[in-house]
Amino acid sequence: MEQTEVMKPETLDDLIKVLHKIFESDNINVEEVQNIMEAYDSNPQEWMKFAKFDQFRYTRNLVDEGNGKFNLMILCWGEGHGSSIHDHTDSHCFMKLLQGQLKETLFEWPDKKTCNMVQKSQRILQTNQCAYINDSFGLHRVENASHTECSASLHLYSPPFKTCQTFDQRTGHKNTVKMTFWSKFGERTPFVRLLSEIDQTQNHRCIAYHSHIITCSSDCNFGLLSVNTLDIISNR
Ligand SMILES: N[C@@H](CS(=O)O)C(=O)O
Ligand SMILES: [Fe+2]
Repeated sequence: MEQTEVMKPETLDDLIKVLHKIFESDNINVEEVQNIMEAYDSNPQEWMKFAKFDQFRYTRNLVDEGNGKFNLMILCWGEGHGSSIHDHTDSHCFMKLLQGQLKETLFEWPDKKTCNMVQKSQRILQTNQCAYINDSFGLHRVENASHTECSASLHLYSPPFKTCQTFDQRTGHKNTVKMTFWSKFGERTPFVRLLSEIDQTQNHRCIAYHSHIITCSSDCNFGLLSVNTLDIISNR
């Protein structure tokens, strides 16, 4: 496949420009995108304005909408924060570490007969490394295992998606969850927007969604919870 000349993006803006160029084409060379993202040397001064942390959960902060071809976002992981096991809705998913480390655990898609989720592999991603996953690789869970350091990662999803499936590690039970942004272009997403995104068609006790895919307690089959009490609305 034809490859745009691999050059080192000197800044985050540079990286975004190169990504726009690459994604003009409908044929994406995964290795090329991974190499370009890895070549950018993370400079916190360039991405700090997007990195908004929450005390309790990881946050998703939109950086660029990639002309509709991709979504680029910075995920901020406080100490011990993690996602629940999830898929990527048939999209490409690139994940570059901007700061700290993240543990990625890969799982097989659950078998209809077996209940528990089968773990395939586990690795620690280091600063500046860029991982890639799509649904053909399986499912994953990402965690900042550190008790003292926070982490930040730059994620590119193409095509962009707004929902995904989460899986209960013990039962393999899945839920479709809506994913939202904690901030967009450096501005905290207003709460009214979150409310407008509530999917009331689903018969869930937890009908309001937030910007997280988080680990739920074993008896929770909602796939998603938020610590912001305004976000959790009971329909009982
Ligand atoms: N795919 C997850 C982050 S991660 O755990 O890979 C998300 O977009 O929220
Ligand atoms: Fe993911």
